[in-house]
Amino acid sequence: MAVALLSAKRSKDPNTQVGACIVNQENKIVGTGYNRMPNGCDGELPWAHTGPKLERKYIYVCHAELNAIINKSKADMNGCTIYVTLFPCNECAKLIIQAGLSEVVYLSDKYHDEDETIASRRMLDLLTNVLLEEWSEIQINTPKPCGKPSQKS
Ligand SMILES: O=c1ccn([C@H]2C[C@H](O)[C@@H](COP(=O)(O)O)O2)c(=O)[nH]1
Ligand SMILES: [Zn+2]
Repeated sequence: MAVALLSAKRSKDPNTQVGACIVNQENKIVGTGYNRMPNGCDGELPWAHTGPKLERKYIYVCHAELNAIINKSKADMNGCTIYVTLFPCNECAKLIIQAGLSEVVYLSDKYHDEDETIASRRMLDLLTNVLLEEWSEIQINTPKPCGKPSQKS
């Protein structure tokens, strides 16, 4: 998830930066992505989230999950886990399912009650072969203290 958060920092979306990181069963990174405009279109398309439909980002932006899946170095995604900083929308859920990913770990669920999220959850919940989990800080391995034991005076 730390790598997904780092990827999100590259996003130029002024409102919501999303990062995704796909790892294989050995926890090796096989793809990363963040929400960005399509290749070659950067700087030419709007990032606004309000206003007329054609002047809003939504119909242009490539989602973090799409980019992570497209950027992948591995042909077969079966058994892989995607770490994503925002709960995947319905379109990303479809991509995740069709790509054969086995686990989705998400951080923010800020659009929990939006139709896109409800539809996404509905699809992901139907599948017993795709595990959906909320990220928990407990999953981070806290380093063991090292150095000399403190001396009592
Ligand atoms: O599954 C998802 C859902 C959304 N995104 C991206 C698309 C947009 O750039 C932002 C959302 O913008 P808001 O201003 O918060 O509506 O998140 C994504 O990458 N993956
Ligand atoms: Zn999406």
